[in-house]
Amino acid sequence: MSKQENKDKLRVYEYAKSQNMSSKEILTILKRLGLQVNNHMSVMEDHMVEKVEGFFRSIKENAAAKRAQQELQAAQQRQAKAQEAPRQQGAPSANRPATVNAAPQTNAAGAQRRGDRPQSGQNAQGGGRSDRPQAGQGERRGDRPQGGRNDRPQGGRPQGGQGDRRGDRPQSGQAHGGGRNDRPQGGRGDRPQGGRPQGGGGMRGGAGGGFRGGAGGGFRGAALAPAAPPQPDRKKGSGKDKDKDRRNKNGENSRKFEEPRGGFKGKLNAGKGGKKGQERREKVDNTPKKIIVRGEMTVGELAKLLHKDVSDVIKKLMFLGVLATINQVLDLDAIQLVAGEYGVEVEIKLPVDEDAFETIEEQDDPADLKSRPPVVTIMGHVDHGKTTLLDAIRHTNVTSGEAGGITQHIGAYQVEVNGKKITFLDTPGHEAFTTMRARGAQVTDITVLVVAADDGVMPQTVEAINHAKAANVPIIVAVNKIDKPTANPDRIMQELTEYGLVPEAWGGDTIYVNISAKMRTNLEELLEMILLVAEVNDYKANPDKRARGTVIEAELDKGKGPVARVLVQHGTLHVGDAFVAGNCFGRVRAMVNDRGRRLKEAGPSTPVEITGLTEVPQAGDPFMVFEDERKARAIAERRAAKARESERGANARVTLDDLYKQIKEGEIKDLNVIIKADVQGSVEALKGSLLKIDVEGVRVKIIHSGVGAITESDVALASASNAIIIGFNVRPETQAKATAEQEGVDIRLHNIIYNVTDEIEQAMKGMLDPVVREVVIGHAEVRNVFRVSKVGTIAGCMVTSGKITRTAEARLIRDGIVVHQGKIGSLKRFKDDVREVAQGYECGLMIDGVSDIQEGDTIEAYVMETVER
Ligand SMILES: Nc1nc2c(ncn2[C@@H]2O[C@H](COP(=O)(O)OP(=O)(O)OP(=O)(O)O)[C@@H](O)[C@H]2O)c(=O)[nH]1
Repeated sequence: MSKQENKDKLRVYEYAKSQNMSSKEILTILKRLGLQVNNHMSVMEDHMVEKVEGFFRSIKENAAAKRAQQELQAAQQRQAKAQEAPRQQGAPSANRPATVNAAPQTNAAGAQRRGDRPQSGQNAQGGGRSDRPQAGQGERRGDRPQGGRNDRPQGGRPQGGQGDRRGDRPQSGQAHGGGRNDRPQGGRGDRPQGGRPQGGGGMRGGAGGGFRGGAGGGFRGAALAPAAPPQPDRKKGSGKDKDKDRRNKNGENSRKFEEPRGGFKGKLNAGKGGKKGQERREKVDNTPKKIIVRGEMTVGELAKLLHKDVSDVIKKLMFLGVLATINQVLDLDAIQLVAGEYGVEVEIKLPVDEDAFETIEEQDDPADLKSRPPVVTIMGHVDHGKTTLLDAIRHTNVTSGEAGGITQHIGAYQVEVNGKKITFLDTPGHEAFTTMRARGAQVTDITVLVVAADDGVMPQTVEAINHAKAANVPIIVAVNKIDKPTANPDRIMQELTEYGLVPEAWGGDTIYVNISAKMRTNLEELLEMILLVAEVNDYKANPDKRARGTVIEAELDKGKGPVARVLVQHGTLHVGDAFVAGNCFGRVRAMVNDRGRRLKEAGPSTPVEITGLTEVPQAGDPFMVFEDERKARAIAERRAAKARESERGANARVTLDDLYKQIKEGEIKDLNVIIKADVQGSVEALKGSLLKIDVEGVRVKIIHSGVGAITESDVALASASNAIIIGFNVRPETQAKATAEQEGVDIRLHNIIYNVTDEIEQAMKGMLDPVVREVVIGHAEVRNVFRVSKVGTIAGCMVTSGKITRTAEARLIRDGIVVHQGKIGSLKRFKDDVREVAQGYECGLMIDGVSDIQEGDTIEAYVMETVER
């Protein structure tokens, strides 16, 4: 791979930068376009760029088309308005304005009349509500159907009702007859009133004319029509005195009556004003230049933020192919797209969950980023010379100023070549690398794959390649031991070509360096190649912020207490900084580098050993500095509690037992598998049969395969890649088994190929037999031991956690080691047999077949449970 070629490759982050966008945005778009890439470092092939640009183009075209359409619509509307305006001006009284103006007048007239005459007041009273609109509308109704809406209730009902009521009362003796007569008439008269203007007139006619007796009813009808001369009726009214009494009431009522009228008017005006305001708003473009988004929001909320009508936003969404309602929640992508349509910039400020600080993505201003040394891991097969190479590099390239310092093992070290630093993680092997990746920490920038020229590609070589590929880390091949007469570097190249590591000389892009770690041959060249890859990838970090990094190693030192070796990845770490490392916290008391020199501060890519922790964190734990120790403590405590909880909870790793559930829930599309078998033939046969399994919705993906026992490294890879391990005629190494249990990695051991494929297929279809799993229910501490002849050994215990039940199985643990196992034979409290004893209570128990019980032993009770799928 030449420098030029490397430079020619366009990475996602570079492309994002060129588009003034974030890598995340480009990754999202790529995903949408069905172009799967791993991360911001992935190479963007030409076709990808084309597709993304096509996407941008189509959005822009869409937007332009929409804008054009909207402009056209707006122009048409303006034209229509302009044409309508003179027409409206020409006939205002006939239309709306007349209505609005007439209302108060008529009402006033009505009120006055009511003031004059009780009946009308009564009517007003009864129909206060109705009067309001009724007022001018009596006439207007004739003009516009709109009036009818207001009139309808008031017109007929109160009137008729009053007629009746009045008829019942002495006051309306004359109304009595009229009441009866009125009713139908009023009803008849009123109702049409609603629809027709003449209704009011008809009423009036009714009142003033044929239905004198129905004065009340008729009068009310008159009240609706100010022009009606109601005097004759009034004079006639027999309940005049009572009417007088009512006058006061009417006075009050009329006031009451007027209020709503005013309110109504006010509302009308407000409506008018509102409309005017709207028109004004349309003219003034108050679209914000930029909005701050703190997460998903509804269409309504977004419209408000953008100062746009909801309908407008919905329209935009429709153009973008999203059918949304006002309450629909929009994700960040959709928000950005809509805002983009309005030319509004979006700043996303997601609320930060400081507890999960490793997930915080800090966006640095490109101007603040400075080059940092690359972090290199050396991997390769056993005895191919990793340690020798690490030592050779370390000793030949001691940073000048630090020469003579006592080298310290701090999990990593730095060397300086041509004035540039390189950081090496000095834990050879794959564990460090993959363990960290399994814990979500990506610390390595470059992998140096050591292959002994006299040995060739071996299982761990392949494993290393797979690890590096899975982590998407560039590989430099160091063909070692070329000093040996049997060395055959060309053969190595050839073999590695099969694994996609094609040398530059053969048209590929993998750098090969022939070295001799022992003779220190070509080490400079190797280091220069590392620097070249680093230069091409331009590793950068912002040193001017609080430090973040990863714990490479940690231990409890007898003299210093808990120590952690940390690789600072961002920012600068200072002595005195309060920090959280995994679920532990502390304050940097002292800091030393790999040369044993005390440091006051450490910038990006610097490995340091720190003291000042309260507990020992784990390798791969994330590390971050916080404002003060109190905050660091609180965060560490919450993280520890959460970790305990999730440990208790379901295991997130894929297992065949819950595979079907995970497939159904859409969590899994690929079943990652690692195959280990006794001979290469079996590996190939298994691969072939597994890849043939055809179950809808899920594929088998073999991420690694090899010959030999299942190693810790296999488990680490499985854990990092959420894979299951299939062992064919092989067994896991002891440590691998333990790690698998701890990490929840599913290992399936078989010796018949058909069984393997059958099991996986069944698991994919959700048809595996129920699984029985052990569940620890409690612990008890042995406080006394009684040996009773013919009965056996009775342990006098205190239940320290959970409970002990009569039917449980028990393990006897001494100094952390299980010494015996058996069913609980008897369980007593005092002299009574009991079914269970809870935490905090004493009990006496026996374990079947176990007599070797000692004070201080722990009894762990467990039951076997069928696991639900
Ligand atoms: N001739 C020769 N021998 C080498 C070279 N590099 C390493 N060796 C020898 O190869 C053997 C293994 O080297 P190590 O560096 O221990 O190999 P490793 O890969 O670290 O091995 P593990 O730590 O066991 O995984 C040692 O005896 C080294 O001296 C080399 O360049 N030339």
